[in-house]
This record gives sequence, structure tokens and C-alpha cells, in this order.
Amino acid sequence: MVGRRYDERDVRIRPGRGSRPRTKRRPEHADARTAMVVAVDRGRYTVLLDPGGADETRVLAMKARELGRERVAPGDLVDVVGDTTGAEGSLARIVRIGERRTVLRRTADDTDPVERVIVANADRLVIVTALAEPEPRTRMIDRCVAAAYDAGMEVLLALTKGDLADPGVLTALYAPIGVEVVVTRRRVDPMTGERTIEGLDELRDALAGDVSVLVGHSGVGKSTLVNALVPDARRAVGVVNDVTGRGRHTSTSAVALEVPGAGAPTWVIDTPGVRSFGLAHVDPAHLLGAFADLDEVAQECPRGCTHLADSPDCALDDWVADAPDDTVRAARAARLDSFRRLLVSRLGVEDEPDRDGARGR
Ligand SMILES: Nc1nc2c(ncn2[C@@H]2O[C@H](COP(=O)(O)OP(=O)(O)OP(=O)(O)O)[C@@H](O)[C@H]2O)c(=O)[nH]1
Ligand SMILES: [Zn+2]
Repeated sequence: MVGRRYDERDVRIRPGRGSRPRTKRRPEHADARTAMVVAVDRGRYTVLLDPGGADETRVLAMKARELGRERVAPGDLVDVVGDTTGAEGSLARIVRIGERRTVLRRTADDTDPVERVIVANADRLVIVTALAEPEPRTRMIDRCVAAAYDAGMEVLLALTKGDLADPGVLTALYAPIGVEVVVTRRRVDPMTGERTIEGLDELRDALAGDVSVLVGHSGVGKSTLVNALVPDARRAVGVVNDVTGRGRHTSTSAVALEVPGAGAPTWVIDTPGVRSFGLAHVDPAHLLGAFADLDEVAQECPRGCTHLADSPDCALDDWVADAPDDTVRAARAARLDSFRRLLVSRLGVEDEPDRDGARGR
């Protein structure tokens, strides 16, 4: 279990620039209603009033000028004013961004010079990885785990195509660092030829009551999972492009979709545009905080210790060596290795070959 940390960088809600008298704004904002941002598309925000409730209303909104350059991300809880009827052609205004419980961000890179909040308030990152076709890329998984732990989110590894390969190796690699693993596989009914996905109920149970962000490379079966979890996913993303048959939002940003039948309000946020996480913003100390046991041991490290494998006198190495027996030693070594892998992944370059030699795509 990862402790959810709150970071001061997460909230930068400034009072509006005081050109208008306060008294004029106050009554207006007193009417504000809280809504959840489900999609962002070129300055237009789709928000839900009473998300998941009986009075759920889909409203299109824009950012009020007083928010300035403040970014609004899918998953944000915002206050909206103005026309919140959701009627055709109506446009509400977002006047406040609520405090964020978690923030999944991406470092600025060559293609995009701005550090972006990808998703706010998500509980969990679901890394969708095929066991074969395409081959799993542990480097990419490591980077996602590091990003999630830095964001204060839990991690679930959804291993798809379990009908094609065994999940044993990957499970052994990630279970020691608190990653929950669910395997799904396609089954084709020999009589009817009907295709179903096994493991879906287990996945839905794991997600129940939470907001989960799904990431995965092309071809891993992410759409298959999303469509199975959210039968009307296509309709939910809004405008469908006649040519591509895809929701218009899918090309631009993350979209939050409600998962029916999970018992409690449950959301998945699909991130079609997110192919990678730049991790330069991830602070090693922050990452260490996601591993309570290691964090405690590392208090004994020499000043400035990087905790990497080549760091002299790292207390984490003593902790492994001093284990009371072989079983504990093996468990500690596995956990330390995994933590170091995440530390290194932070420094790595996106398109380097995987550790196992597979080429990044
Ligand atoms: N054998 C097998 N094939 C699967 C399974 N799940 C999905 N596939 C196939 O894998 C291919 C890719 O699945 P998608 O769901 O389109 O993958 P995606 O990750 O959404 O990829 P993009 O649409 O390119 O982003 C499709 O041909 C699926 O039919 C599975 O459990 N087993
Ligand atoms: Zn150390």
C-alpha cells in the first residue's frame, strides 16, 4: 500500500486578481456547484455534476479568467457557476479547482516544454501490459510505477493476453514492491466462436470504488479492457468522428469513464495521448517515501547517499546482508532491487532498449 502524500505544489489556487470588487463576486460564487472534470479538449471542459449519482448532469464549461494559467485536468473537482443546466449550447464557468489528493504529472520534454498534470485525484495507476504480442517492456513498466508512486497512487499491473504467455516472471518482478497483479485472457467459445475476456470480474473488483488511470502502449489490449469494463465507452467520450469512428477527445486528452456494476462509484480514466512519462520531476526521496520499510532503513545512510547499487555504505545493502534468515534476505534483496530499478528508470532515456534487450517502440 502506498501512502498518499499531499504536495504543496499541487494546489496553486490564487485569489482572483482584484479588479472587480469582492462583494460583487461573492454571491455569484456562493452558487457554485462542485463537479468532476471528465474530459479536456482545447479549452473546453466536460464536467459532471453529481458524478455517479441520480442527478448526474454533463455540462460543458470553460475556465474563468480569474484562474489564469491554472491547469484543469481530468479528475479535478472544480466549482462551476453560470449555466449549469447542461442544455445544448450552454457553457458554464470553472471558478475554482479543488485541492488535489494525488497528481499524476509528466515532465516537460522535447515535444512539449510544459510540465503537465495528466490526471488529478486518481487512486491508482493501471499499467496495461500484454504478456506477448507485443512483448512486455519492463523498462516502461518501471517508469510507470515510479511515476505512480511519486504521484501518491497505488499501482495495478493488468497483464493481458494471458492465453498467449505465462504471467509468472512479471508477477515475481513486481509483487515485491506492492504492485497488485491481475491477469486477463481471451477465451473463444469452441461452440459459438464468441469471444470473452476472462479475469474481468477480478479487475472490476480491484478497481471498485476508486478512480483508476489506465496506461499502456498500442496493441496491448487496453481498448479491449476499457470497452469490456465500460460497455458504452464510445458513447461516453462524446463526439464520434465519422471518419475514424473514434471519440474526438481520444486524440487529445484523458477521458474519465464510469464503470458500471462495481458496487460503488468507480471510474477509469483512459489516457490515449499518454505514451510515456518523463520522470525528471521525480525526487528520489519522494520515491523512497513510497517504500516505508526502505525509507526507515535509509535514515542510516551517509549524507547524500544516492541509494544506487554503487553507492558506498548504503544502509540498504546492510539491511539485506543482516537479514535473520535466507528467506527474509531474498525478500529484502528483491525489494531493494526493485526500488533501485525504479530509481534508475527515473534517470533513463525513453527509447533505450529494455533491460531484457527488447527494443522500445
Ligand atoms: N490473444 C489475445 N488477444 C487479445 C487479448 N486482448 C486483446 N487482444 C487483441 O490485441 C489486439 C490489440 O487490442 P486493443 O484492445 O485494440 O489494443 P490497444 O491497447 O487498445 O491498442 P490501440 O487501440 O492500438 O491503442 C486486438 O487484436 C485484440 O483483439 C487477449 O486477452 N488475448
Ligand atoms: Zn543509501
